[in-house]
Amino acid sequence: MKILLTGAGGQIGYELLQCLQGRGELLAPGRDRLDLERPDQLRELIRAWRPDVVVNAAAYTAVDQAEREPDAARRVNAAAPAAIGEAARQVGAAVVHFSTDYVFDGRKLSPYEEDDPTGPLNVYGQSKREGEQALLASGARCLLLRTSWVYGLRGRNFLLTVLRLARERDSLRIVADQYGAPTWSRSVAQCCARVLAQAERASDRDEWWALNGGIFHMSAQGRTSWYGFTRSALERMRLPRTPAVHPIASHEYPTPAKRPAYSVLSGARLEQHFGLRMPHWEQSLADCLASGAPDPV
Ligand SMILES: NC(=O)C1=CN([C@@H]2O[C@H](COP(=O)(O)OP(=O)(O)OC[C@H]3O[C@@H](n4cnc5c(N)ncnc54)[C@H](OP(=O)(O)O)[C@@H]3O)[C@@H](O)[C@H]2O)C=CC1
Ligand SMILES: Cc1cn([C@H]2C[C@H](O)[C@@H](COP(=O)(O)OP(=O)(O)O[C@H]3O[C@@H](C)C(=O)[C@@H](O)[C@H]3O)O2)c(=O)[nH]c1=O
Repeated sequence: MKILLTGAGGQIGYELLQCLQGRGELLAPGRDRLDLERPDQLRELIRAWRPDVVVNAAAYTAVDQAEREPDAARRVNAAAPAAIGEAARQVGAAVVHFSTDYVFDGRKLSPYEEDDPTGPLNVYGQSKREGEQALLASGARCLLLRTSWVYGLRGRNFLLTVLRLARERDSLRIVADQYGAPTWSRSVAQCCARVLAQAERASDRDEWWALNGGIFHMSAQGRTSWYGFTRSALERMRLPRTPAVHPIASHEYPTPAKRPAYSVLSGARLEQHFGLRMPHWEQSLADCLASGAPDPV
């Protein structure tokens, strides 16, 4: 299988690179060779290299910054997926794309299903929803994998931020009224690779994609708040000096972008279609912290 992977320097992209290496031909150009803000480059590369699958793990993920740079967020998160979809359809490639729990407004009180109405509260979520719609409308065979609260020991994420703050401060104030499922980048990549392996084994790949395309939720089991996630991480880290952690309300931590109060995603469709279940967030957090020393932030 020929795979074109974008965003291989990012959290999920890096883990995908590890999972997909050795699986046929893999091309993972950096931003210097493939800039998602240049749809012409994207189209040219896809038409020239003719991959079987484009895995798009690149995105504009700076949630607060996106409020100040809506055009940049839309170019990367909406226009680029549209160009990928168009070129992929022309060469018969399939597209695997990642999206977010922030497409929802957070007013639901039970896990979001794939077909629930969206209602993004911020520019990032809106741009990601536009990317989903563009891909679905492109006519390319595609899998849209929505995940949530992604962390790992490298890159930019909430876990590394609070570990840094824990070393610098005597106390932390963390919002306790936003609920979701923290998801290890590695478990997303491993689950995605298993889905791709099923596609590869299919005797009729066109039929497989026709039956299995669409939106799937792929985030950890269980739920917690950012406060609960912080407490659990710090308890497991056993730092020489653990700061006090104070639960606060969202309005006590004002941010440019509004975030959903509840964005837990149901994994039922993933299990029904592919027989795959993501690990519980507490198990993944333990595995992640045991997997090595965090990169200095
Ligand atoms: N992080 C999270 O909490 C969540 C993420 N997601 C989704 O998962 C996917 C992966 O996210 P994650 O791994 O966290 O992302 P990261 O922010 O860790 O990585 C994003 C990657 O995209 C690349 N990139 C950004 N802009 C461009 C561009 N113009 N041209 C080429 N490459 C570009 C970055 O390159 P460079 O290194 O050069 O900046 C980086 O490699 C995204 O679709 C995201 O929306 C979904 C839910 C939660
Ligand atoms: C650093 C910090 C953050 N917070 C709050 C702010 C915010 O409400 C919440 C999360 O903060 P962050 O800005 O780190 O996380 P955020 O950028 O909102 O994370 C999101 O990223 C995008 C890419 C996604 O797709 C989402 O699934 C989600 O993971 O924690 C505190 O309460 N105290 C703190 O000290």
